[in-house]
Amino acid sequence: MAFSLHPSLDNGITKGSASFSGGKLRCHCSSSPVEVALAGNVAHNHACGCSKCWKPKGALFSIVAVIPKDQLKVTANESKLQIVDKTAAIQRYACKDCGVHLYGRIENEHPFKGLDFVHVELSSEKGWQEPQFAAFVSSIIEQGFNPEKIDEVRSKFKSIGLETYDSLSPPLMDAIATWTGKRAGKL
Ligand SMILES: N[C@@H](CCC(=O)N[C@@H](CS)C(=O)NCC(=O)O)C(=O)O
Ligand SMILES: [Zn+2]
Ligand SMILES: [Zn+2]
Repeated sequence: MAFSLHPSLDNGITKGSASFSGGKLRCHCSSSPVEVALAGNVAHNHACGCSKCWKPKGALFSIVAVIPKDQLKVTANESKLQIVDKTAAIQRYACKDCGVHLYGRIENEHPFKGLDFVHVELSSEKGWQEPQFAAFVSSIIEQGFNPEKIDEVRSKFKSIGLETYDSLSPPLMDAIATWTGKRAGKL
């Protein structure tokens, strides 16, 4: 394979543990890393091909999951965090020294408000929920991936057991649409 989806996908997926109860995320700085403690396992873990989610060097996809914001606490070197794009729905907090995103938080009215977005590869603990699907696959083309090779990317995901979508998965899109329909008084 001439491309890397992501180091935690390229050689197949390792299943998480139902009894796993959380752990610490650390940025890539060798000294004074930013540390974030998660008091539980994550949910809706998935690959995201969009241009905004943090990806490790050389990877086409981000691996990103959610956790209730009251289960997330910055435990060291918080002063190194800065918001990547204050205008985005998800305020992504990145380490200003190594560029790694430690968490993303939604402050405006939004169906996923109250959930923080995190990358469990930043943890050395084992047992985090494994990726469930691939989202925003076509978005990698916008970032320079050859559109003629996108079927190879979709096939690779299929071969490791993940469905591919160009937005989020149908259950998550339905949840967003339900929220939007209720807010508009249509439901
Ligand atoms: N094609 C766009 C898609 C961006 C996008 O919509 N990302 C999704 C998945 S993370 C999202 O919910 N973004 C909200 C945000 O970034 O605040 C890109 O690659 O930049
Ligand atoms: Zn750092
Ligand atoms: Zn994304």
